Amino acid sequence: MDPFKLLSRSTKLSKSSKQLQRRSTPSSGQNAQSQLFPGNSDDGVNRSRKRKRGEEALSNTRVGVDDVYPSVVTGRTIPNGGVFEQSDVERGSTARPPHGSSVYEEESMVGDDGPLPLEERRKIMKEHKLKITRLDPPATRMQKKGRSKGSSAKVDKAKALVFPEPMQEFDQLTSRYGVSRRLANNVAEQGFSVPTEVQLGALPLLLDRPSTYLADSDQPGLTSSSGAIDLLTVAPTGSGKTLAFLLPLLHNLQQEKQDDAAIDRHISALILAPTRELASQIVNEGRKLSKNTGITITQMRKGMRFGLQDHDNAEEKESSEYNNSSLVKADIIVSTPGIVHNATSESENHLALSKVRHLVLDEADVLLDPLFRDQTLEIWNSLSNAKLQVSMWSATMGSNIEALATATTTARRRRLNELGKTCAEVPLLRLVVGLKDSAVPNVQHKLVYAATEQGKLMGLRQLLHPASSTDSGPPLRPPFLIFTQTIERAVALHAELLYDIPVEAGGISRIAVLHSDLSDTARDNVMTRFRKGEVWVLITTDLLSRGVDFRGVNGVVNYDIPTSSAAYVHRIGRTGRAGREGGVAVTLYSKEDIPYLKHVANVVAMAQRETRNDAGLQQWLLDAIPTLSKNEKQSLKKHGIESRTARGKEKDPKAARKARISTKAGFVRQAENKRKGAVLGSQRRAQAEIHDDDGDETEFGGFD
Ligand SMILES: Nc1ncnc2c1ncn2[C@@H]1O[C@H](COP(=O)(O)OP(=O)(O)OP(=O)(O)O)[C@@H](O)[C@H]1O
Repeated sequence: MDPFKLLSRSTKLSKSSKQLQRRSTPSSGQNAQSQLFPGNSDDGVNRSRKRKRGEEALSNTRVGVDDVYPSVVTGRTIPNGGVFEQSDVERGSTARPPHGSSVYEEESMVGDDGPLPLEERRKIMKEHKLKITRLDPPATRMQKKGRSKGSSAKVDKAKALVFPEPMQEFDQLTSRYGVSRRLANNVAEQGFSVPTEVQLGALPLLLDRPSTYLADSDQPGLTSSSGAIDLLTVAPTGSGKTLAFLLPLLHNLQQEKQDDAAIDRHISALILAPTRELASQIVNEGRKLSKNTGITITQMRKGMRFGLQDHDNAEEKESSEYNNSSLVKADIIVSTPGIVHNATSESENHLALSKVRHLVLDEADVLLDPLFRDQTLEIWNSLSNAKLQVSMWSATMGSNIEALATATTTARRRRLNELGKTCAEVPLLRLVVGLKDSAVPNVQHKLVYAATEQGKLMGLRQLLHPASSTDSGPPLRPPFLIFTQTIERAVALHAELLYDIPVEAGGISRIAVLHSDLSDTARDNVMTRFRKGEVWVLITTDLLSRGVDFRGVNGVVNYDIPTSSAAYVHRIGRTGRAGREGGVAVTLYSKEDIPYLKHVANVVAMAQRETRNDAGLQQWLLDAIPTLSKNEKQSLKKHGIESRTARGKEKDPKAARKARISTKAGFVRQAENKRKGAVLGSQRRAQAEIHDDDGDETEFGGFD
């Protein structure tokens, strides 16, 4: 739909085209393929009969989000709430294996035919667009040396490639990697039939002994003496990274607990995420996966302190402080860097993390970006366990972040060795899925020119009416997310759109705003309502652009353009998750946005090249958009488009007025201001009169 065609005319859709659209949105319930780059079906890869059966079961269970979502225009109510909660797969009874049984249990009896030959592994990894490279010092040194010698660079880079045996089926969890039945059952209960690409590549790396796959990388120097690796993973949004780091973590903790019962009393793993919403989501996923495994996972919230778990002192154990609910005690702690940093800076909590063996940085690029960098690095460096294993995950990762991660692991190890701790050498591997820093291939991108701020608002209003037109691609159907640059603009946009949804369809209850100025309870409340399907349009800032998984979101609107290509990739990654087709990403831009549009246009162009679909962006437009200098890019990333910020308001009030979100014409606003001024003036005069009267009274000396 092109909203600007609609400003002048509106077309009614035929019944059949409406039905077609219904079927092709992410919330329509069809999850055809959770893999973004599935291998060729006649590629010789063993796709078992059981897996097909699992796929069927999964597709049968999908709740048709699109079926239950009425059109905003027709205003029918939702018969079944909660259509895109995280646990939506679980609602369908046929997806779950019968209680007490496991699909993997049955399959784990199938014998393991031994490792695949190297050529076969290479082929599978290529088909799934997986690339694993060693980044630890010897490889880096060799690459540098190679680069200076010209042709030998190729040889060294090839040697740095690693080819573990991809985990093509979840039944290998028990048969090959010795994952407990309970843990494997918990994965089965999620209704996942096939591992996604990132799981295919990362699970063997984290579950297998490194010696098995590092052996054929022909790499002299390091072998993993500690039996562990550090991992940096770059994989598309919605590709299942959470399971890829949680599953090995839970498996390793179970093993460690078996080996050393004392571990029970310590915090063993720390997962950092940039927002509390993401942290809470990871805990939810973690709880589902760790059910009945004996591993506990919890979120550390504001004001909480670490519960000192190794209490040998009985008195201390019984003290009221120990029983205080603000103390956090679990095997795995999930939180934001700010909260953990605050807690560790208290002297008594200093040692609480000394036994942590696993550190996971989810959205690692943002955690190592200037906003969180100091806190994240301080926490990382304060973890004094010599056997610490680190993994970093994101859909985007700049080379500077990779360099920082490498330098931090090396420096930390050196420092601990100097302190007399024997710190094992751990190889650092990088797994890249698909094209680095690119958008998911199954989302349709649209760049829509709206000329002015008011034009953007009108365009958005048209998007809220999905039956208007489908001239240029699929329409945007609720539920969807709208991103703005600042909190102030999110609030203003919410106020503008509040009455745009008809009362019969739920009216103002269907639209909500979420930002970091709201209280924790209000934030949780909005998230729950959106997940339940009570809210259809959620206006937010970049707070929700990372990691948050709403399965049935049909689209994303960038009301304000994102300030970097990474921000664009993450924002639009809230739709088209787990391989779902039909997600739409609309970016509205005005004349003021044109100088800052290039990074968005580049990502769109790359996605179009990949999918061979040039519907969203023409080459002439790409060529016409100016390119920003490095400094301009950095400033844009840091401050956003200035006229939309408080800083810009002070600097250039006229430009800020132009950028204001409001449909009111200038003269209407002027008349309103005059009226307000008149009211204020008359109130002031009335006050002054009262004051004068009071003055008379004080001067009144009484009757003689
Ligand atoms: N093997 C699988 N098969 C089908 N769905 C899966 C599988 N693994 C994970 N999922 C689902 O895919 C969705 C996205 O997963 P997840 O949130 O882990 O993505 P992500 O890669 O972390 O995304 P982001 O980069 O946005 O954080 C979730 O709803 C999850 O339940």
